[in-house]
Amino acid sequence: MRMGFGLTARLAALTALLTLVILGTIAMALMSFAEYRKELSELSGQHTRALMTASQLIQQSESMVGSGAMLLLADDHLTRRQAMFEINDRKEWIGRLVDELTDMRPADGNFAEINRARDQLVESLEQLDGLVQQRIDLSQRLREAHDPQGVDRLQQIEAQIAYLIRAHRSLSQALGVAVGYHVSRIRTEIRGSADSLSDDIRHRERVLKGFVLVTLLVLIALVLHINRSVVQRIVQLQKVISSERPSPDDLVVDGRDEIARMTGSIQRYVQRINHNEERILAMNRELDFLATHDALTQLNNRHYFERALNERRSEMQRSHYCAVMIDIDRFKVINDVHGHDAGDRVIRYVADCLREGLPETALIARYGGEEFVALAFDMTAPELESLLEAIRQRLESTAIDANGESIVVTASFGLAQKIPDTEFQVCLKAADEALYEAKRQGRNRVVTRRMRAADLGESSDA
Ligand SMILES: Nc1nc2c(ncn2[C@@H]2O[C@H](COP(=O)(O)OP(=O)(O)OP(=O)(O)O)[C@@H](O)[C@H]2O)c(=O)[nH]1
Repeated sequence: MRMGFGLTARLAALTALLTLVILGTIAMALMSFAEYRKELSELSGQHTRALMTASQLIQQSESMVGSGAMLLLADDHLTRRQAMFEINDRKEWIGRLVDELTDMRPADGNFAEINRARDQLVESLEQLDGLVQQRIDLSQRLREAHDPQGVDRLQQIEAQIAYLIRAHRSLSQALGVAVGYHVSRIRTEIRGSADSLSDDIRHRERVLKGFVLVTLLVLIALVLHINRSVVQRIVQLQKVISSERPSPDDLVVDGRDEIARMTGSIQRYVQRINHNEERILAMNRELDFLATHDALTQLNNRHYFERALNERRSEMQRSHYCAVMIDIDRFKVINDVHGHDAGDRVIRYVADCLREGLPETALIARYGGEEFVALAFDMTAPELESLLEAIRQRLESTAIDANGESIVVTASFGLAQKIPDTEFQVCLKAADEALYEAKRQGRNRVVTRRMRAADLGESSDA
């Protein structure tokens, strides 16, 4: 059984569901884009900034090493002080950059190592500065006066400088390693973020595909539902109502939706139309009967009789039949003596006798007031004559009851057999002439007019 609520409501619900799924898909896609944008900006912002700061840190530590070399090579105090100035400047820069990195990456608690390595390096450079200072002064003195002890001292200083340079190199390396460690951590984090972003994109991709699949399924369900609950039922309805005579039973009212209600209305409408059509057909039959039959006797009337013969004119020309004209004798007297109603009763009785006495295939009609005509097919005149004689005898021997009065009537019969290849009017005219002859001979008799083709147009009595 179909759902209780209407077709419009069902279609609206399915459309709303479809719209929700589509909107959900779009919303999810937009949310995903927003999240990816955020994550990308984090990647390109925070991590990139950290990476740049770390790169600057590397540059500063390398510059500090360079300034250390400048200090080592200094041969006057001005160059030495410049080198030391730069070293201190780098020291401050490194401190500032480490602070920035600490702010950016509070989770990384290892920046103290860089500062420690920097401080140790600066300390060793300050020691180097002291030795370089001594070397400049001693070299100055030795250039001015020969001093063998001074030469020894200079060699000792050079040896200490060489020692400090080795220590300085390992401290520089330690600083580089400490900075490099953070750089590689930042890179690892960037790669990790990119990987998780990629995983997330893949996951969202799967979810979006799922949404698209659900949308497609809902769409297919919607199309199938419309096809089943609307299109097929309308096509079925159209088939039934376009048939020649639709039957209300062929209109299936299934469910309670709009189409079912429409089908119910059409069903009732078809019932009314069929009922009216039946009434019209019955009325037509009645009208047709009234137009072709005599109301008093229920026999065919003259109009129908003549039309039927004219319509079958060529067929009549080929077929064999006899015509008979019948007239009630002295009917006027019956009317005058017994009244018009009694006359009607007599006419009906004579009609019944003719209907019962002539073959079923005979075409009988009331031709005038008290006059009848009949065509009997495939019969010879003698065969029909004996039937007519029986009818005549029945009439004269039977009293008709009319309003308590008994009436005995007789009738005259004029019979003629059709001459081959002649029109029916010829035969009817001959029968009429035979009737006239029967009346003339004294009534209550059957007179047969025998004719040959050669006698056409002339009368010859039996
Ligand atoms: N009761 C009744 N009388 C009719 C009807 N149609 C015609 N008549 C009467 O039938 C009578 C026919 O009379 P006539 O034509 O003079 O012939 P008849 O009296 O039968 O005399 P014959 O034919 O010479 O024997 C008339 O008085 C008509 O009024 C009818 O439907 N009912």
